[in-house]
Amino acid sequence: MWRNCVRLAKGLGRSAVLRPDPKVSRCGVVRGLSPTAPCSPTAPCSLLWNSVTWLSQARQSKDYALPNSSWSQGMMDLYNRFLEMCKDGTWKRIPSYGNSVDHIPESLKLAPEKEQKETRLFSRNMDTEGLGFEYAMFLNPSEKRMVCLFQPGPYLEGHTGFAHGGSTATIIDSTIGGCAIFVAGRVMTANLSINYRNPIPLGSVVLVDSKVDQVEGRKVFLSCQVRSIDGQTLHAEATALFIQLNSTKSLQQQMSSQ
Ligand SMILES: CCCCCCCC(=O)SCCNC(=O)CCNC(=O)[C@H](O)C(C)(C)COP(=O)(O)OP(=O)(O)OC[C@H]1O[C@@H](n2cnc3c(N)ncnc32)[C@H](O)[C@@H]1OP(=O)(O)O
Repeated sequence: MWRNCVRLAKGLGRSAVLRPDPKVSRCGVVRGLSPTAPCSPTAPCSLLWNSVTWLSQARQSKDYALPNSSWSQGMMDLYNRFLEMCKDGTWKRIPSYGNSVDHIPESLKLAPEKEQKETRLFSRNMDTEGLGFEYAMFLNPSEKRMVCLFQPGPYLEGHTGFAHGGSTATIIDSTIGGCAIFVAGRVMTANLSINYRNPIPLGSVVLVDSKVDQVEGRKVFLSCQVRSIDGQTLHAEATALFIQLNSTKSLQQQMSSQ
């Protein structure tokens, strides 16, 4: 599995260096796709997500996981490679909103959440693009795998020039969490164990690659690696346990019943 991940990262890295996609403008718009195409940047893979009523309210909100001018060429190239892989349905682009409540389907919301408007998702709490967490996630449902393209900005500094370990933990937790939500619906992190192997330079792009290893009742066990986009540098590896909060249908079940 991890060999495949590395191969993917290496392949993507090679492409990022050697083959900028001529169909893609600097702002990330893939030319030649109609607005209704399943993976256009304005509505990437949204057909599937909309069809399960997931994010029904969130569709009104700004999607932070779309390209912006702060994204480096490496980030853009990687993003576009994943968009390409969305075309046959293998991968799904995951939208990202400023409020965690927007990520919860209406049917799963608790009463207080319906009124909660003033909070901000920790990883989306900066209004200026490029300063903090720049990231976009893609889900591979059949592999129960979520990847996140992450470009840490200058306000995430820990040691000079490098991302703070807490920011790395945040992006791992969010990526792994998204993967756990896919298989188990509403979950919370019960345990997250991270080995930091190599510091992540600010402004670089890394691939956070997570997968579900096992589900035992309400317990979802996952693992994750954070690598440079050429796959050569292992920045961090993690394992996690998420606990399902209720018995509502998982997103996976909702998708398969469509
Ligand atoms: C869209 C944005 C996504 C972003 C994702 C971000 C995710 C987060 O940051 S979540 C925030 C951080 N997490 C928290 O604050 C959680 C705090 N903890 C809790 O609320 C609870 O302990 C909770 C919900 C995890 C589990 O409580 P509860 O539902 O009562 O389960 P509980 O009965 O204690 O345990 C269930 C099983 O899990 C096991 N378990 C629970 N916690 C742990 C743990 N830390 N380690 C190992 N096993 C555990 C129990 O032993 C039990 O096992 P078994 O069934 O075999 O006896």
